[in-house]
Amino acid sequence: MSSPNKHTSSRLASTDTLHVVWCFGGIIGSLVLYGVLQERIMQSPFDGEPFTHSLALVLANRLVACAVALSLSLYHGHPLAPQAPLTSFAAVSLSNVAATFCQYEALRHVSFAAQTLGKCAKMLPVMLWGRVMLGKRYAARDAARAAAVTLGCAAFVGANRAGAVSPAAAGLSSAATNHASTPWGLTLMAAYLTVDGFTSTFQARLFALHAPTLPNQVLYVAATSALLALAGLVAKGELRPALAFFAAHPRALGAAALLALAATAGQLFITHAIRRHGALLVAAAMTTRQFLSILLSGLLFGHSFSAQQYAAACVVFGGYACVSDLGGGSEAKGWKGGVNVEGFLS
Ligand SMILES: Nc1ncnc2c1ncn2[C@@H]1O[C@H](COP(=O)(O)OS(=O)(=O)O)[C@@H](OP(=O)(O)O)[C@H]1O
Repeated sequence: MSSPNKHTSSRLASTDTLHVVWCFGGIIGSLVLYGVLQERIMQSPFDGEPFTHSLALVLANRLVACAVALSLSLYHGHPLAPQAPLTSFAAVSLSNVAATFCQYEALRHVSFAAQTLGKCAKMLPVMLWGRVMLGKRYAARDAARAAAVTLGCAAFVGANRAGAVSPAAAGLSSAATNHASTPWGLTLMAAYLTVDGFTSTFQARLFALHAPTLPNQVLYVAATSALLALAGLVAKGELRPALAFFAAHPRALGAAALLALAATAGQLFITHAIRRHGALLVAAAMTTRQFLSILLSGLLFGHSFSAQQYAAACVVFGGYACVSDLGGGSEAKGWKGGVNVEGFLS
C-alpha cells in the first residue's frame, strides 16, 4: 500500500504538471495571436494607408500592461509601491527592449527562416546565465532534455520548406525577409539570444531576492518600457503622426487594442511562468512555439512534412515525455544566493 506522503507528493506533481501545461499554453497561445495581429497591422494597409510606427505599438502594449497590472494589484489589495529596487526593474526593461531591438534589426540582415532557426537556441544562454547569475548546476539529465528540445526544434524548423509558413503563421514580426544572412546579422542574433536569456534569468533572480508580486514586477517593468518607447517616439517625431493615424483609421485602433491585450497576456504568462517555474521553462516554451507554429500551420494548410521532420518532432516530444517528475524547478523558489542544483522541469 502506498503511503499518504507518496499520495500527497504525486498529487503535487500532477498539479505542477497541469500548471506547466497551463503556462506553456498561455505563452504559446498569446504570442501566436500577438504575431498574427502584429502582421495584420504592419503588413496590410488601412484604407490604402500603411501603418509604419511600430514603436507606437510597443508604447500601446506597455501602457495596457501597466493598466492591467495596476488593476490586478488594486483588485488583490497588493501594495502599489515598488517591491524591488527601481534599478532592478529598469534592468529588466532595458534588456527586454534591447532584445526586441536586436531581433528587429537582425531581420534586415538575416532571413526570416534563419531567425526562426536561431530562436530554437534560446535555452542555451538561459542555462549559461543561470550558472553565472544564480549559481545553478544542471544535471546531465536536464542538459539532455534541453538538447533534445533545442536540436529537435532546430531540425524540424531547419527542414521546413521555404514558404511553407508565413511569419504571421509563425507568430512573428512582419519585417521578415528572405535575403541571405550576413555576419552582422548573425552577430545581432547572438546578441538577441544573449540579452533575451539575461532578461528572464534576471527576472528570476529579482523574484528570488525581493519576491515582488507578479503585477508589481509587470507594472514597473512595463512602465519603464513605456517611458523608453515614448522617448523614442518623441525623438523620432512619430508621436503625433501615429496618433493622427489612429484617429483617422478606427479599425487600426481596434487592431492595436487587441494586439496590446495579446501582448499583455504574453507578458503576464511569461513573468508568471518565470516566477513559478524558472527562466529555463519559459525558454523551453518559446522554443517549442517556433516548432508548434510550423507544425500547426502545416496541419491547417495541408503542407506535408518530411521524414526528418517527423523524426525531429519525436525527439522534441521525447525530450518532454521523459520528464517523469514535474515539480516546479524554479530558480525563484529554490535559489538561496549560492549553488542551486535543480532541474529545469524537475
Ligand atoms: N522575459 C520576458 N519578459 C517579458 N516579456 C518578454 C520576455 N521575453 C520575451 N518577451 C516578450 O515576448 C514577445 C515575443 O518575444 P520573442 O520574439 O523573443 O519570442 S519568440 O521566441 O519569438 O517566441 C516580445 O514582445 P515585444 O517586445 O512587445 O515584441 C518580448 O518582449
